Amino acid sequence: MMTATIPHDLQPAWDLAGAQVQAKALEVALQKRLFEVLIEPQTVEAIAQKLALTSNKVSVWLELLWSMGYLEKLEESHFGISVTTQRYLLVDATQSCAQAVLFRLQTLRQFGEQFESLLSNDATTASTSDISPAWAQAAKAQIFEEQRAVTVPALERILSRYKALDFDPNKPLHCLDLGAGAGLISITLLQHFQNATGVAFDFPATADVAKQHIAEAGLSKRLAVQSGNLNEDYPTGQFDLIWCSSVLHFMDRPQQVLQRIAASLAPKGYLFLLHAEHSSDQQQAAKVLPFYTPMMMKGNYLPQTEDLSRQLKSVGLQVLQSEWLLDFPMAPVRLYLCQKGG
Ligand SMILES: C[S@@+](CC[C@H](N)C(=O)[O-])C[C@H]1O[C@@H](n2cnc3c(N)ncnc32)[C@H](O)[C@@H]1O
Repeated sequence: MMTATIPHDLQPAWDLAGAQVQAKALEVALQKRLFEVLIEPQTVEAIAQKLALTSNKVSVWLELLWSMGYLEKLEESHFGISVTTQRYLLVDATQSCAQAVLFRLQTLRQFGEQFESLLSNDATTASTSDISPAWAQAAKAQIFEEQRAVTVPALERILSRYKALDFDPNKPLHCLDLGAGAGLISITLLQHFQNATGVAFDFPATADVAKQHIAEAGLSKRLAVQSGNLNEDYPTGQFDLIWCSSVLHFMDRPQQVLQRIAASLAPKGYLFLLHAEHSSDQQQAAKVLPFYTPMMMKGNYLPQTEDLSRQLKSVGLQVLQSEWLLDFPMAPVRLYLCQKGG
């Protein structure tokens, strides 16, 4: 008998339709704290009873979550949680992204619902003063979780790969984290460079969130917080290392911010610039565009291929290295490691 081994060309379209059901199943699991219920493996009947749901429907829901890799089937008809769920989706896990995943599921679904109306109206981004409280809230919730579980481990891998950066170990190093969010990136930089001082910069209310994390890490003496609106203000000081990730998307004039970054770098100083880009490679673009289309439709900036390397050169920075990083929150980013001339 002949069996078909190659999926039909329409399979990706069917997968998309099915993904809507998968997304809802995960969203409801997070809202109902299903994974907490399953820390101790349970039967379908016990789960249904604990959540006050109908057991034959719960059984279908659990099978779907099992097929998605979030649950495991154990002996004697018990369901338990998978390793990924245990690590990232329990609310109290040390690397929990439960709030962040729920946030992403909900906001991208809401965007999907507005898609058609956005195509025919001229709505652009809300003014920066309007969105500033939302950023502070994000820094307490999804940015904090994603920095802790995803960005900080990625930063540690980057730092171990670029050990050769020629910093004089006897000379104090001054670092800047521009658009610091929850502040965990600057905290990690200062823990890595033991002789460093630094500045974390963000909107005032977001900077307060970072300040609290910096105090909890015992770094308040070495790591200062400055705040303002980056469309108008810029941190004071001259820096040996500047980190700027996923910030230019929100700037009115990204090129002007790059100019200010270049001006505030010390001679021979390094810039780590990390942003999602619209790649000319179709497969790479497919990994980025679903997550950035909502922002672009609201007037935000997504750099095109070569945009940033051109702009970095035009502000006098040398691009030493550029590479795609796949281990960043939500979508790949392109890292540009740059240096200012001596
Ligand atoms: C997507 S988050 C990235 C946070 C952090 N860099 C990271 O990679 O985890 C963007 C950050 O830029 C900050 N931001 C956006 N627009 C800003 C503005 N006009 N002035 C100051 N900060 C701004 C937000 O408050 C937020 O913390």
